[in-house]
Amino acid sequence: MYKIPFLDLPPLRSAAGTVRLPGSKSISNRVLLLAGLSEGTTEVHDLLDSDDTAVMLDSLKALGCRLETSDHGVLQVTGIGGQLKVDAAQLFLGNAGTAMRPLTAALALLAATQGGSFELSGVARMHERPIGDLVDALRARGCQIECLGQEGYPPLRLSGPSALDFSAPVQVRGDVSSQFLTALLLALPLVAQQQPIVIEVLGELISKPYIHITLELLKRFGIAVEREGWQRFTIPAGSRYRSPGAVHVEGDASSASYFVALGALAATEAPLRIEGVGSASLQGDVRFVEAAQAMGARVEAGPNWLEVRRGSWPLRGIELDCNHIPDAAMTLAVMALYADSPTTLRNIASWRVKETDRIAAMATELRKLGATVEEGPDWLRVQPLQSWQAAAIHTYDDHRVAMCFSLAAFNGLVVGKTTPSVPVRILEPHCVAKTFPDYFETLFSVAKARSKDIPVICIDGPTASGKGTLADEVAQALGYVVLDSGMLYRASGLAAQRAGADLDDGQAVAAIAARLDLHFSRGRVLLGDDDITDALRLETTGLLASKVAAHSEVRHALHQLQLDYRRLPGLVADGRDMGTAIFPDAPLKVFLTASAATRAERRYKQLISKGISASIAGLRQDLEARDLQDKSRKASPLAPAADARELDNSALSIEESKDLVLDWWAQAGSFADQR
Ligand SMILES: Nc1ncnc2c1ncn2[C@@H]1O[C@H](COP(=O)(O)OP(=O)(O)OP(=O)(O)O)[C@@H](O)[C@H]1O
Ligand SMILES: Nc1ccn([C@H]2C[C@H](O)[C@@H](COP(=O)(O)O)O2)c(=O)n1
Repeated sequence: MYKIPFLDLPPLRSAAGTVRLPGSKSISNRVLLLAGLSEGTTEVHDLLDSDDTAVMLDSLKALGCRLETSDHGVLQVTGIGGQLKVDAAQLFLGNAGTAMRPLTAALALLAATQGGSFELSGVARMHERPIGDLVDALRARGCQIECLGQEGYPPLRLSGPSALDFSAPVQVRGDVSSQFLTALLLALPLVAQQQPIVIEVLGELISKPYIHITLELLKRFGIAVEREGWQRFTIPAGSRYRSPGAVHVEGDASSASYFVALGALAATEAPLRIEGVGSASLQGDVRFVEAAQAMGARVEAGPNWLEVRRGSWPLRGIELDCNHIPDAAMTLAVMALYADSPTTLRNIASWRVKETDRIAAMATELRKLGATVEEGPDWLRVQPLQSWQAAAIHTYDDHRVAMCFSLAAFNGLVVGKTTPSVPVRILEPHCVAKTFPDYFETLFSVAKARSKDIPVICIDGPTASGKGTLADEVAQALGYVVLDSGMLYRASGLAAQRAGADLDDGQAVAAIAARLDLHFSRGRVLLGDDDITDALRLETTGLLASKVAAHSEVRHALHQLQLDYRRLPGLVADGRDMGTAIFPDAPLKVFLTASAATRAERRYKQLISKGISASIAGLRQDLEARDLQDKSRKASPLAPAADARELDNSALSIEESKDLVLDWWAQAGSFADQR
């Protein structure tokens, strides 16, 4: 996951390959709660690992459920069997509506029948998300619920005992959020031993597919709810949760929408394959596929897979009632930018009470890209976009805003575009952890950019100037890949030495360098089966590397390998000739120096801290000898590129050097005023 303040997506051009989706959030949290309320142990396979499931797991643990994870990542949940194990708990539920609503219902009923006091709270936004309809429905049947802040909103205190009365139906509004009905359906079997319980929905029920998921999962846990249309649901008398033994969580259909859209936009050569959801999916959001097809996507489906490729291009604008796909529909708003006519999304009032006001958020951020957008209380209209602007997208702590807007990075594909391709900055990209922690890594595994569009920062300089340290720091701040090119020369020198090659024979060493069998595993570097991590950092290996690096054949042999590091979302490359020979088109080249005395002292401290004895004088002699060798060789000698910015960090800390380079980078890029 990218735990950084912003992630810059360079212009992307195509997509191909296979994506395996994380588990569905809706199914994961429902299954967890049902397993937690059941008797016995439930094995949960392919559970989503995310912020929203983490708060549900923490809550179950606090309520006395036993949770164990096997070596294969299968979670075993031993439930409380409908009997409270603790009589008080304070549960923090972040911004997870799928935890707050059902836990409210379950704990209110358990406290009423068995006694206890439970406090449920969340992040600030959770305390702005209405829960009054659910609270009213439960209070009307005798539950004691206090709203500890504003009436109708979390935080809540649920307490008891108190007398419950189910002689009349439980009435709940269905037109604000279907999660209130889901919460009641999941929890009321706790108190349906003696009599059937009827739930009546007031108003037109929205998001029916989510109720379908709830009913299907209840069935697997032994509760056969009787349904009359979408207005009346009966939980039969004598209902008891029974663990099904094992449950497999299917992939998240809402998360699939970004990749379905990606296929429609950019899979021109071969289809993009999406594994984890398909025609047999329980989730309503799988019907996003139909909307994508209406816009032009070509889709094939199997029971748990989809293959999507571009069909019509540009896409076709559509007008759609999105009630059945409320979450996935956000993706259509960004696809609309690539259409031939306006797209209107209707019946999306529920967007206003989600992680953020999603109608307002989408309209604001689409406009930043240059789009013309109109919005109403429950609709959004987006015009196709020809004249794109680089934009820093605010994500409102809303995972879906972040994921949707990644699709804007394909603006280079727009037909008849009047502006050059622009990058897209996603602010606070870690918000995707709510449902899809590795979203951007997954996107980068299938999206392709032109090599020249992938940004590179070069950091060249003499030995022990701090290149590697600075490169790591800058890369970490930007979420970029790192190339330590010195390591490739070091490994080549070691490999040649171990093979008994004549180190003065450029061709012989180059042949070995061209076949370097390097692997990286858990912070270790392996050459074939040998762990060379420690050997690589020896001063003698540095000298060896400098020697073999003087051969133009060796440099040639390692050239393509270094170019291959130019991967999304960007690269920081450190070495001697990154800016002069390998990435001459890099938009920022830094030539890093420090006085020889400073460098010798730094190296001395570095070695001593590792328990390796050394003398400052000896080290200074070695590094000056190595610098001379690197500067005076004919092939790509150590020298600043003509357009490099020189940085003498003798008197700068690592932090100061990093900040300076990041400032230069900001000045060089498209987002100077938008952080
Ligand atoms: N600005 C700085 N201030 C103080 N110490 C620094 C600074 N930059 C780097 N160092 C320290 O100097 C040592 C050498 O740094 P580093 O290994 O990054 O250099 P390098 O240029 O990559 O070396 P080499 O060319 O041998 O690979 C490290 O211990 C690092 O922590
Ligand atoms: N781009 C590069 C990187 C390294 N070398 C050579 C010269 C260095 O002395 C040696 C070791 O590099 P280090 O790990 O200390 O950065 O490798 C080069 O010629 N070109």
